[in-house]
This record gives sequence, structure tokens and C-alpha cells, in this order.
Amino acid sequence: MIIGVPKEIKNNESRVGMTPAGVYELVKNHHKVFVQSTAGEGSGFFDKDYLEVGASILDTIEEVYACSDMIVKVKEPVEQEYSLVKQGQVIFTYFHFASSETLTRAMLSSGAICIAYETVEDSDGSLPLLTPMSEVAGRMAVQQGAKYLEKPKKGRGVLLGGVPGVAPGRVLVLGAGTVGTQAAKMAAGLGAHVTILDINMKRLRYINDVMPSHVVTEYSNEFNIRKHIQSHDLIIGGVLLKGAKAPNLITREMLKLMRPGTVIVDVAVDQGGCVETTKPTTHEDPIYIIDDVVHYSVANMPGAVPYTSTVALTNVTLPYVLALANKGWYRACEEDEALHKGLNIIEGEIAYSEIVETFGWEEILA
Ligand SMILES: NC(=O)C1=CN([C@@H]2O[C@H](COP(=O)(O)OP(=O)(O)OC[C@H]3O[C@@H](n4cnc5c(N)ncnc54)[C@H](O)[C@@H]3O)[C@@H](O)[C@H]2O)C=CC1
Ligand SMILES: CC(=O)C(=O)O
Ligand SMILES: [Mg+2]
Repeated sequence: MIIGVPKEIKNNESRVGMTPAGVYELVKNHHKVFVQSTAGEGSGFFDKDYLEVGASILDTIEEVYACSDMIVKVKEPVEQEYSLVKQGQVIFTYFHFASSETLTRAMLSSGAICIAYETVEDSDGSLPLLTPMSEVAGRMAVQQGAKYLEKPKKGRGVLLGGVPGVAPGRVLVLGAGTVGTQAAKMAAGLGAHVTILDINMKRLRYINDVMPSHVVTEYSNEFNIRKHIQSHDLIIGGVLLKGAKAPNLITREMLKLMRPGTVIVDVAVDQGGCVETTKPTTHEDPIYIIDDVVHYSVANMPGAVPYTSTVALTNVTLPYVLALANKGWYRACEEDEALHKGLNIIEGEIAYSEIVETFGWEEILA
């Protein structure tokens, strides 16, 4: 098979879909790999590193898409790439379709096979290709939140750890999954008081067992959310309904309950966000303010730490890339239930029911 690795063109996205280690394995399995020139530079992998393990380097993104049976990348294709995607081509990447009807329609009309990292699902319900990036984003959420709580950044002017004689800052985490757990761990490490909410009691029991006593679990309901947003300095959104639009746990009207300078980091933005006023932002221009509440909602947070993120991501994607290349997408998905769940669009038809429900469409499921 011919596999293409384009350079990411989303704002400040410096990750790359494959490292030289991945090329090495594919070439060993008799596949041909085309990497766009400088695609790996932002993550510390140079053209010569790819050439050494048998890749060919192409100058333009057009050439990479044109010659490849399968494209392996990181983020969803952006508008400039829509017309490059070919009928029958496999695109293996994050898509987050539920957050963009435009992207969904573009991929439907391309005739490609879209396999989404974020919906590949193991039999225990875990999401092996989302987890490492959620680990990065959950940890980063506290770093970013702490920064925007500073007064010159428009925050309340609260130091999360506090100091002797002054109470620490308060962090409210919505969702006790991967993002939420990592965020709680980092915030607790800084000395902040943490409240974490979920509707899954198993997750709350786990958090209660492993975290220090200044991380407090509570059930997620509107009453508790309304209460806590009034007294917390930093709110981190890490809620997920797999493949679907995230629920709006904080409505526009609830912003008025918060103190001026409260910071919301809505990590769930890539699935539409769990705050009604969330809209996607970029690393270049990451925040906006509504009702004196600072909103940070960058949809590709791990893109800012590509040295860590590229390796963490490609560690887990490579076995699937190899299976898709060795067996072809149909057999690879037929033989692996986890990968099968990654199928979102197959040659013009939707294969993941939550997308249909999100947009209220009546297309027949593939
Ligand atoms: N912005 C970015 O750069 C990134 C965003 N993400 C996104 O972060 C989100 C969370 O991802 P993960 O932590 O991996 O998901 P996860 O599936 O591990 O955790 C989600 C949690 O939300 C909980 N939940 C569902 N409904 C809830 C409610 N009403 N109240 C409270 N909790 C509720 C679930 O029970 C689950 O524990 C996803 O949308 C993911 O795509 C992940 C990585 C990077
Ligand atoms: C998961 C995701 O959206 C990201 O890593 O950018
Ligand atoms: Mg207010």
C-alpha cells in the first residue's frame, strides 16, 4: 500500500501523524511511504530521519494526497484539504465530526473512508487513540488555566497553590474521565482545592481512592454545577458522549453566577464543548471573554507540545496503521472490533450513528 503523511496545516499544529519509527515498520512490511517535506520538523523529526528509514519526501501536500491509498495524519482535514481527499482513499486521523457539519458534508462527498482516532473503542469502552491526547490536554488545561487566572491575562488574579496564610485556588473539573483525572492530578499537585463531577459513580469511586483528600468528588447535576461555579476560580470541561456533541452543562445564563475573572478551559471543545458559550479558538488567539468570564477553548491543545504529543499519539496509532496497510481497511476493520468502531464515513455514507443524531439527518447508516 502507498501511505502518505502530510504536514498539518491547522493553526499552530506541529504534531505529525507518523514518526520515523512508523515508517521503518511500514517499509519493513513492504509498503511505500511518502512524507511531505518538513512535516515532522515541529516534532523534532527531520526529512533526513525519514529518508534514512526508507520514506520518500514530496514537496507539496497535493502530491502526498494524490499518490496515497491511505493518509495518516493528526487533525481533521481543514478546508484547503477537502478537495485533495480522493474517492476510496482511507483517511486515518482525528475527525470530531459532531462538531462540524461542514467537515462532515465535505468528507461525505469526497467518497473517502474516514476512520476516526477518537471513536476507536476497546471492549471495555475505553478509547485507546484518544487517551494519550486527553492525558496531554488534561495536564495542559491546568497549566493554561493557571496562566489565564493571572490578572494581566484577564483572570481573577489567583495563584492556584495559594501561599501560607492564604487559601489555595479552587478548580472545578467537569468529567472524571481521562482529561478530568489528569487535570485533577495536576491541579492537586499545585496545591489547589479540586472538585470533580461525573455521572459515572465508578469513575468517582476511582478518583476518591487514588487522589489526595483535597480532591473532592460530587455527582454531576445542574444543582451542583450551579453551586460550584460560584466559588471556583478555574473550571475545566472534560465531558464526553462518544462521537456525539457534548452536553451544555454550563449555559450562557449561568455565566452571570461566576465571579469576574473566572477562567473556563473547555477541553471538550472538539466535540462542541460542554459550555454553551464555547467556540473553537486557536493557539494564536486562545481566549475570549463573555460576561467577564475568560473562555479558553483551543481545539488542538496537544499541538502546542508536539515533542511529547507526537510520540504519545504515534505509539498507539502505529499498530492500527500497520493492520490497515497489511490487510486493507475492510478486512482490518472486520477482524478488529475496536478499529471497526473507528469507521465514521464509508464512501459517502455515515457509519457512526451518533453523527446522524447530532445533525438530525436521516441518511441511511452504512
Ligand atoms: N481540545 C483538545 O485539544 C482535546 C480535547 N479532547 C476532548 O476532551 C473530551 C474528554 O475526553 P476524555 O477525557 O478522553 O473522555 P472520557 O470518555 O475519558 O471522559 C469523559 C467523561 O465525561 C463523563 N460525563 C458524561 N456526561 C457527563 C455529565 N453530564 N457530567 C459530568 N461528566 C459527564 C463520562 O462519564 C466520562 O467519565 C473529549 O471531547 C475529547 O475529544 C481530548 C484531547 C485534546
Ligand atoms: C484529540 C484532539 O482533538 C487532539 O489531540 O487535537
Ligand atoms: Mg459574571
